Amino acid sequence: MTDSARIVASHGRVYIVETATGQRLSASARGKKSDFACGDLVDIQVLNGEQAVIEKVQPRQSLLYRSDQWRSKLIAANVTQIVIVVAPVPSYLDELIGRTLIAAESQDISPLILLNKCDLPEAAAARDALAYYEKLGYPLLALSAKEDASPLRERLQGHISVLVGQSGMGKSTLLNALIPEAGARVNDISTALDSGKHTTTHATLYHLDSQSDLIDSPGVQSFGLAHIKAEALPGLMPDLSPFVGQCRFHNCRHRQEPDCAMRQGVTDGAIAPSRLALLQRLQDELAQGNAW
Ligand SMILES: Nc1nc2c(ncn2[C@@H]2O[C@H](COP(=O)(O)OP(=O)(O)OP(=O)(O)O)[C@@H](O)[C@H]2O)c(=O)[nH]1
Ligand SMILES: [Zn+2]
Repeated sequence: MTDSARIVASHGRVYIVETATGQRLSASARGKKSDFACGDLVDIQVLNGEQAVIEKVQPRQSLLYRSDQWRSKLIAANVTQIVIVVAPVPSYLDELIGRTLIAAESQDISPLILLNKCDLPEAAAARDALAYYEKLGYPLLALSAKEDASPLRERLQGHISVLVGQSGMGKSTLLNALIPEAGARVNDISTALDSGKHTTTHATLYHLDSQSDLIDSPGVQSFGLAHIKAEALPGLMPDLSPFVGQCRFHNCRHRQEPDCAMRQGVTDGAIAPSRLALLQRLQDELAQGNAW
């Protein structure tokens, strides 16, 4: 008999699935296929009280993965919100925000920029720097995970969210504040699946309530952009998109070409120079086939 279940943890080729009744089973894919992600809805065949086989994945609302020149690795499926965690100290990479926002736009996922560590005096300058994104229409939430993470809890309501951020921004602190048992549960799953083997990167889905889930995937800093066509990039950047089609040459690369509307936009102050530079870097990376 085939059942429907959600993947709530992925650990290399082994998964934990949760059925509609809340039963958790360890599951692996039939054959060599293993391109499933945490958050995926899958058809399973239950083998016994502990094990199942994943037959196939159900259509996805969104898919996030890490990619490099050689391969891509699925991270989270059906996510509806990406929370980009940044902090004033250690300083965050603006590049990661830009890339993650494009990945979010390309999958129709709502981004939320979260400025953590607002108890620190350096937060004011970070807040000012992030105002550029707010002007573009991206929501910004400033808080201190150490003092009170509840403003984030409200923003997660009704979503399947994933936390993204560089090391040191406070993702673990946030996760522990939102889901006190998170640390313990991750260890349970790791122990069950690893049985002493070297721990691989895994993603885990936590239920916040019946409508809200949070996926934690340690080590994820940004998501793959290799699936995006270079020509589509400006349309995924709200500050650049109004200038699409305005350059003299329809195939303008916005470098040395005369009458380039994007470069004019930078001169006029409508586009931050760093944003046009990001577009150009991504164009080059995609042309060479090595986008992150
Ligand atoms: N002042 C201040 N420090 C914080 C806050 N949130 C986290 N920190 C500190 O920042 C450091 C990094 O926090 P973590 O939660 O470990 O960060 P992380 O993003 O999970 O980093 P990795 O574990 O390396 O992936 C720790 O020393 C935390 O105590 C905050 O709101 N205010
Ligand atoms: Zn141009």
